[in-house]
Amino acid sequence: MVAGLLPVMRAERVPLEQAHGRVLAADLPALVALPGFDNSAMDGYAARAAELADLPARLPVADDVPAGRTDVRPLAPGTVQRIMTGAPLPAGADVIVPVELTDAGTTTVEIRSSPAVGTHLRRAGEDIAAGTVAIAAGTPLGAAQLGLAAAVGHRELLVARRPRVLVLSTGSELVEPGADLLPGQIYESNSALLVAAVDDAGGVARRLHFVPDDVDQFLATVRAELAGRGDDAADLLITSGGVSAGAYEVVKDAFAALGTVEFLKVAMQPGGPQGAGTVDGVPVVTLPGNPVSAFVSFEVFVRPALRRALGHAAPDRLHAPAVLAEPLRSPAGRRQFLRGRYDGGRVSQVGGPGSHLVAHLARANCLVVVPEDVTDLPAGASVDVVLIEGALQ
Ligand SMILES: Nc1nc2c(c(=O)[nH]1)N[C@H]1C(S)=C(S)[C@@H](COP(=O)(O)OP(=O)(O)OC[C@H]3O[C@@H](n4cnc5c(N)ncnc54)[C@H](O)[C@@H]3O)O[C@H]1N2
Ligand code: MOO
Repeated sequence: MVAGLLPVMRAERVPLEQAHGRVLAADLPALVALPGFDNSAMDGYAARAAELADLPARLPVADDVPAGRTDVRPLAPGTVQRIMTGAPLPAGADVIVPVELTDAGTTTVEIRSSPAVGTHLRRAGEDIAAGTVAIAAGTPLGAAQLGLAAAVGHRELLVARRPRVLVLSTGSELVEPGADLLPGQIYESNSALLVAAVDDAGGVARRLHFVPDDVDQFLATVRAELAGRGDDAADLLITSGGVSAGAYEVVKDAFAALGTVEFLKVAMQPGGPQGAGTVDGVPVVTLPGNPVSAFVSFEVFVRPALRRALGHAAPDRLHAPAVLAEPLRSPAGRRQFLRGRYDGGRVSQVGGPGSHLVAHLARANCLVVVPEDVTDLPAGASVDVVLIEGALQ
């Protein structure tokens, strides 16, 4: 339901230094081969291996080749050239003798031992050939990918535009963190959680000032924000709270009346009560208010949708089989996403199933998935865990 709400984002060109964390929108060709030319992997002497059969040998040093030299001369028979790591290999040389195996001479050099022919040479194109695809469309751009993009000659990259997401929390009990609390009030935390989760998924979030449980005020706030603002228009609205069965379910009451948002109960825990649809043509997802429910619902429904919209080659989180460190129980009929800590193939549950346990959530690095029909698992049982650490997974 949520997956189909968002269209694929259009592409935009950004400078390399702004591309970190973005998703590549088109295959990126290598403008040059890597390495671009045969070069030395060591500081030492470029030589002809056949001339080093009898060692030690003393040979004239015909030239000095630092990295960056552009006029390297062929290696004259009976000579060596002093050469630095990354410097172009003189034509005719077929081995690099590391300086440690010599007396480091600069006019003549004594070579005491030599590696086999072909050693310490880096061959043109052995990493990637010019004209081939260096990075495939749909790849998230991390440190290694940005390094490669620069290495093959790109200053700018075509990336998917980041989906713009509005985040709106509802609830009359909510107070801005840092302010004083009256009895019965709590600090508003879902918008901080969801803004970061959107950012992590590759979107860009704007937090709207949260609103009390008043249907008219809520609708007015939402409609004013969603009213078309050209390039600034939202691609998605995420609300939290006000969707269950209580007497003051502001989100449900306001949106159900529009007829364009569907509310339902999903057979999962946390994250049972959900809603999705459009409001004034803008995709909307209404997450439950319990912080862990909001987090898990985002993980299960919104994150994959955002990443699909970004053209991500792998929209889903990495998951792995894990051995349960302790037994666990789970209610029948609902898929459980328990919080866990995964390491080295084993997983321990962190806290209980309660969807208010945000401190426990913050110590978890995975969600332990317990299928609908499983109610008891002994220690040592194998479970599937979804790894929730790492923005670029
Ligand atoms: N009679 C029923 N009651 C409830 C049901 C049900 O099916 N029948 N479902 C429960 C489940 S499951 C969930 S999840 C919650 C979802 O409720 P809402 O989406 O309506 O959320 P609220 O009632 O507004 O809040 C729930 C809980 O979370 C706290 N909260 C809400 N927003 C925030 C925020 N921005 N920052 C921090 N904490 C927040 C709120 O204070 C409540 O404690 O309903 C169950 N009830
Ligand atoms: O389904 Mo609710 O989301 O557990 O607490």
